[in-house]
Amino acid sequence: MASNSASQILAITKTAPYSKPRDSRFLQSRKPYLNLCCLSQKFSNDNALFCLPNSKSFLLAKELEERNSNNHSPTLREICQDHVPGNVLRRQVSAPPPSPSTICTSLLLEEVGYLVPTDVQREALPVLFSGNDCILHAQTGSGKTLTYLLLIYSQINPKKSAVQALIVVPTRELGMQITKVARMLAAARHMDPELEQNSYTVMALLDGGMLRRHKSWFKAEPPAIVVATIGSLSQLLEKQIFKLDSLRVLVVDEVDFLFKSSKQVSSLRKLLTSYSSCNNRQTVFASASILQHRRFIHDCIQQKWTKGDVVHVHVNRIMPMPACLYHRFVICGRKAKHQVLLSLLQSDLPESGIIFVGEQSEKSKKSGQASSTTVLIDFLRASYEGPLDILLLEEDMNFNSRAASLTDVRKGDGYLLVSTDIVARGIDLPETTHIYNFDLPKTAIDYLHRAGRTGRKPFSDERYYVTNIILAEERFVLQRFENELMFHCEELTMEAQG
Ligand SMILES: Nc1ncnc2c1ncn2[C@@H]1O[C@H](COP(=O)(O)OP(=O)(O)OP(=O)(O)O)[C@@H](O)[C@H]1O
Repeated sequence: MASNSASQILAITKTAPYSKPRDSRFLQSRKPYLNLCCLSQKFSNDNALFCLPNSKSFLLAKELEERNSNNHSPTLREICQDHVPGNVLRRQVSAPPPSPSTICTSLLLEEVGYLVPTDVQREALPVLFSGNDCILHAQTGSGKTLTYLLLIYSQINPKKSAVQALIVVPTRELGMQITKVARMLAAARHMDPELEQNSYTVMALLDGGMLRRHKSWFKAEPPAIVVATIGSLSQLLEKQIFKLDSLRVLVVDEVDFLFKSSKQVSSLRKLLTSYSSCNNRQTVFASASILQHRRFIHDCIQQKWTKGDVVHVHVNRIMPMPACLYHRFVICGRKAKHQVLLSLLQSDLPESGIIFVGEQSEKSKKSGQASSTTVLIDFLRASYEGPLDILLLEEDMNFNSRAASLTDVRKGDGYLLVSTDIVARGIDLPETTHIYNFDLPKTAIDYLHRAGRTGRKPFSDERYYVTNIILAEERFVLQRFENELMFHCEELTMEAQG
């Protein structure tokens, strides 16, 4: 045990391996430690006791000590618990002190290894905790999910049996991922015996799910948090299976994508204005790409999607893509593309990679042609001799096969995922070291989101690679993306380019 009387930091170590965030079962098994953390919190907010799983806790405690003594920027927990020196914003609006649930959640974050806030968390959390609506506009992989989930856990009342927070997402895959993180955070209630008696349930109301089962769930005990795709959500709202009267927080993730989608935009507008009112809720819009954001903010206020004092938190405004990404391109003939990809895989030796392929046109589908993804998968299965699993994920697969692919990807053995843009938005696979654009994306924004599937370890100083395999006549398209997104793409020359 190590202690330091000045900063009042204690570390108790255990031999169990330290790791990244885990699921709620792991956290439940760590309940005694979490309770202890909570107890220390109850005795005094200034004296924190950290019970961490192994010798890394000494390092963590040491880092905290140094932060305390050197007046470093605040930790994530300090921001959540309003221990930030000079946090003028919150004092100005005299927001209520942090709830027990916020305290537990922030302790849990530290317990699972989230110590330092990312830029967007440092900038946005005080704004959100002070009650403002917010547009979270920050690079891919910058930690926007945790930012809005922390707001949600600070706002919901576990004693209330009603839907209090709603997160709208564009795809089932992203919804499942966010549900998992939300459920992980819900485990924080085990840190406070009072909270523990009341559950924070998180429902995934996603396309391809069993709506009948969801209906019974709503009737029996409405969940506190719902993560939903707009199609399934609208069906249940129209049938009045549940209402949004008690909604405290509404989050629309990948907001620009949803507003751009002709299928989803009218339901989204209805949700923002007819099914709930911006005056009764806190509204958060998140994305790494909000084109014409001034216009968007104007619309938000004008259309009453948000309150008039909505805050635009825009992080890294002059650099839309993470600096850790290294962009390259190879020019080759159409027929040589497969072979070039294979050579790249052999020379790059990615730990894990995603290969983006364009979607098959309706015309090509009707004429019975095999899709580019199928042709590429068959080629890789026949010729790739490396250690990575070759997996496929595309819209045309059924929901079960899509889920199975993502489960396999997350097993952690290393993967080469061949996919269309379905995984380009929001999907968090931090092990991905390489992105290959086998086909160029249609727009610069699509490029930004595809590229952003790598470089997703906020404090890592590793380099990640985005490689474009292009035809000579596509060079000007890539150049346009470079100008628009302000990045430089280096040419790779290879043998066998055909
Ligand atoms: N404070 C933190 N410390 C360490 N890791 C963090 C922190 N906050 C978030 N992360 C991790 O960073 C990764 C990216 O976070 P997240 O998925 O929220 O990114 P995002 O901003 O939503 O990206 P996108 O725009 O692509 O959806 C996740 O693996 C998450 O666990």
